[in-house]
Amino acid sequence: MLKATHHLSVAQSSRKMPYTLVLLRHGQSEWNAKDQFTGWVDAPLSELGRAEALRGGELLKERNILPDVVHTSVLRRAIETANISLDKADRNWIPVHRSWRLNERHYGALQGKNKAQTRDAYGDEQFMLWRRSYDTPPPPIEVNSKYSQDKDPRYTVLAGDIPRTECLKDVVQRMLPYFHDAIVPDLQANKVVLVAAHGNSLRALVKHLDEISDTDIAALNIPTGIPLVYELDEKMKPLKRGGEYLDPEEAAKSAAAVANQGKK
Ligand SMILES: O=C(O)[C@@H](CO)OP(=O)(O)O
Repeated sequence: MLKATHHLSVAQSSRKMPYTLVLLRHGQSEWNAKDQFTGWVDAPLSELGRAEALRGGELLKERNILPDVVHTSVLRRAIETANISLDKADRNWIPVHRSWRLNERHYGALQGKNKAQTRDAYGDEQFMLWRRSYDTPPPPIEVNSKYSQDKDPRYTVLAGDIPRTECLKDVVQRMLPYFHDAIVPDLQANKVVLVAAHGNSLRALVKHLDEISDTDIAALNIPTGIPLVYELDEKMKPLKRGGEYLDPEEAAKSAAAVANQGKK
């Protein structure tokens, strides 16, 4: 009898719609605070970043949007953000999956460089091309550079095939298989899914969900630490284009600040 009831509830729940996907960019990192290109460098959260992550968790709790499973990159700023937010929302016990495919865009030879200085040295046009164009990657990082991840054990799964630079198009290509293979099955199982990741890996995901053109995606910036909630239909299409930020005013301010990085 118990078993039958269980089966019924699973069958019913598998038809539940819409699916809930929560995107959370990590809080401010120490390198964001210093206006440095970060990419795959493992910068920790700043004090402000930890406070943003806490607020993110509070917003989830206030709105009763409680993740059943979390997917993060393998970078500590996303991991810490997920831990802090989920702890605040009393969901620190949920299953966790991590993948390099959710990592920030690899910033090539720009990793470690100051954004304002780079803009001064190369001019506004080149700076924005590297930062926001869809298919122009920055110059590649040198092997064994101080800011490369060649010896980092978390990338042994890549068997030496670590990116040396990436444009947003590259991020879309390496992130989407993870979305389809790991995230979509969780959504289809009616789990509220939290993805804790990065400015550019989340831009790649939002581009896919909202079907934003290669040109228009340049103007989209993701704020730090504010949950962005998408309700998705059975084809994984958003019911509302752009989803919903749980603190829209703060999200607009913070996204504008991201857009202006590198300007004095
Ligand atoms: O430095 C980076 O890795 C990213 C995110 O912080 O920067 P940008 O917003 O300039 O792409």
